[in-house]
Amino acid sequence: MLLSFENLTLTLRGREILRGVSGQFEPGKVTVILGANGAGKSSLLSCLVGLREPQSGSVTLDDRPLLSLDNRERGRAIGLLPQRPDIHWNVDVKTIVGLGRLPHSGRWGMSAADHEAVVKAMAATDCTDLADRKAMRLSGGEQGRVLLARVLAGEPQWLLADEPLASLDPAHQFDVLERLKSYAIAGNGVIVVLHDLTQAARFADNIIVLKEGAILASGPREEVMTAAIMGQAYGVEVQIGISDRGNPWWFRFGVCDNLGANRNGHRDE
Ligand SMILES: Nc1ncnc2c1ncn2[C@@H]1O[C@H](COP(=O)(O)OP(=O)(O)OP(=O)(O)O)[C@@H](O)[C@H]1O
Repeated sequence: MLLSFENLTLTLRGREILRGVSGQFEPGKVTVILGANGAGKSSLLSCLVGLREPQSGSVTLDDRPLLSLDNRERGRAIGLLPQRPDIHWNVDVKTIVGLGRLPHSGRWGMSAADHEAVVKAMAATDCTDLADRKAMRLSGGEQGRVLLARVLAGEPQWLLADEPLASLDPAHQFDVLERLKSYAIAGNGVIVVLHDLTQAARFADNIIVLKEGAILASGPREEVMTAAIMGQAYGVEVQIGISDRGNPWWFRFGVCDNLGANRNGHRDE
């Protein structure tokens, strides 16, 4: 199943937020969306899940307009982990994760398969021990993991995550990225907004770079993560260290020391 967007234009309060952007995502791959604050990354995700209706253009799933799908069908196709997730409901963690099954469960409530998906999602996100805790009393990072479990429990064909690493400690950041990567390898599509370029370099198959509501670059990670493109995206000089295997492994921003003498550093003007 291909997820495509064609000529999307989104205007909010008279401001053009997305300016006729087009692209396509592949299942089985992780696509990372990069760009400076306000570039339009979350707005693009909102259009991709049908939370915002663009003024022009369309989002299609295998040539079917997304907005023609009913809510349950759309919920099974696409799951979103929103930016800055915050839980205000006074319910326990397993109930919140169970909400991810709503697009699947029948009128008689949750089936054995639904319960199994919830248990699996909680284990995958290290939330099993939190199952009976009140979600609103958890730390920010724990809440982030619970909400990721909720999305995973829905087993969507497309999983979209807006800055899923915010407020996670390094070990849980690693776990979440590994989990999302395995979800893609299992044949699903994964689209993630990240600000951490090192993590993006490790983790992305493809990258889309947004700048001021337009696509500055898109393609395989190694073609897009150049110092020239990253510098244009963020408006500062960028230096990139390349590993012995040829992968970018560190990024420095701003006017830096000349790293030309460093065997692993290069400047891509
Ligand atoms: N409801 C709204 N009304 C007006 N402008 C909005 C609205 N929502 C977002 N914007 C503007 O749209 C632009 C893009 O916002 P968006 O949240 O998509 O950016 P982003 O790339 O996700 O940024 P960040 O990295 O800061 O999360 C910003 O300039 C923002 O102020």
